[in-house]
Amino acid sequence: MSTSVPLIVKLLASSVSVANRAGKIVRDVMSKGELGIVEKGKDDYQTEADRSAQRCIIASLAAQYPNINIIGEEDNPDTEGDVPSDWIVIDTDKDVLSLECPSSLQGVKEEDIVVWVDPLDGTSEYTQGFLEHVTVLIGISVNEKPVAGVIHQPYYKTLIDGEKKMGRTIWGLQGVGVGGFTPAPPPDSLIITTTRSHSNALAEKGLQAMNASQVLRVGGAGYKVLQLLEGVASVYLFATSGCKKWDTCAPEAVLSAAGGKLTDILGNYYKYGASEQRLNKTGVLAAVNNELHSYALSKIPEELKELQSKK
Ligand SMILES: Nc1ncnc2c1ncn2[C@@H]1O[C@H](COP(=O)(O)O)[C@@H](OP(=O)(O)O)[C@H]1O
Ligand SMILES: [Mg+2]
Ligand SMILES: [Mg+2]
Ligand SMILES: [Mg+2]
Repeated sequence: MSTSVPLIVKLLASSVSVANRAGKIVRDVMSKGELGIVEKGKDDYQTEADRSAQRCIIASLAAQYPNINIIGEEDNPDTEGDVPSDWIVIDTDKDVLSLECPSSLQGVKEEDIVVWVDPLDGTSEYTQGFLEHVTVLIGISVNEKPVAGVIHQPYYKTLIDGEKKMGRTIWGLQGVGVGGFTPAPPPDSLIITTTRSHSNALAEKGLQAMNASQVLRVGGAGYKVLQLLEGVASVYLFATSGCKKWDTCAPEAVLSAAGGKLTDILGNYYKYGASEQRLNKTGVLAAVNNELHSYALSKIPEELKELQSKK
C-alpha cells in the first residue's frame, strides 16, 4: 500500500513519527538529569538531548530515504557508533499518510529534497527549565522552498480521558494545511513575540519601531511560530542574524501551509537548498497572514534594513 503514497506525504508521515520519538528522548535526558552541556559558542549550547535526538532523527530518515540530503544542526562526533535500535523509527503517522498530495508535489523525487533538522529548538530554555518553549523541528524543502514540516512540542500537556499525555505534534503541508492542533485568529492588538536569550541592540531597535502593545520574550523559532498559529502573538520579529536554516525551515513550512508568511526583515524569502549558507543573516519576520506581515514590514526602519543587508 505504502508504495502508492507520494514521497512527500510518506516523508511527512515518517517525520511526525520520528519527531515523537525524538521528543521522548528529550524528556528522558531531562528526567535522568545528566544534560552533558557543551558550549559551541557565545550563548550557543548543545546538550545530550540535542545530540541524541538528532541521531535518532537522522538515522531513522536516512535508513528509509537514502538519497535525501538531511542536514542537522549538531556536529555529532558520536554518530560513528551504532544508534540504539529503539531509536530507529520506521513507523508512519496514519492520519498524515492518508492526506491527499497536492499535484505540484506529486512528482517529487528524493534527489529534489533537503531536510533541515533542529533536534531541539530552544536549547537555552531547555537548560533553564522553560520546557514549554522546547520543540523538535523537521523541515522538508523541495527545490529550495519549505513545503512541509513538523513542529513537535515534547512538554505540551493534555488530559485525555483523565490521563495526562505529554507532547503534541503539529504538521503542515503546502496546499493541504496544518494538523495536530486548532489554529486561532491573531490577537486584536499588536503583540510581538521575540527571542528570550539572543537579543542585541539591532533586535531591540526593530522591536521599538513596532510600537507593540506587548512584547513576549520566549525561546525557539518553533515555539514562536506556534504562538502565531494559536493567536497568542501577531508577529514574530528577530531583527538580527543568529537563526539558522534548521530553525526556520519547519516553522516556515507549517506557517505558510496555514496561510502565513516567514521572511527576513527585508521581506525576502530564505532559500533552503543544501548549498545555502546556514545562517539567516538578515533576521526573521513572520506573521499568520500577508496583511499583518506587510504591516510589520512597513514599520521596520529603512536604516535597520540597510544595516542588515550590508552585513
Ligand atoms: N546569536 C545566536 N547565536 C546562536 N544561536 C542563535 C543566535 N540567535 C538565535 N539563535 C538560534 O536560533 C534559535 C531561536 O533563537 P531564540 O530562541 O533566541 O529566538 C535557537 O535555536 P537552538 O536553540 O536550536 O540552538 C538559537 O540558538
Ligand atoms: Mg542550538
Ligand atoms: Mg533552533
Ligand atoms: Mg537546536
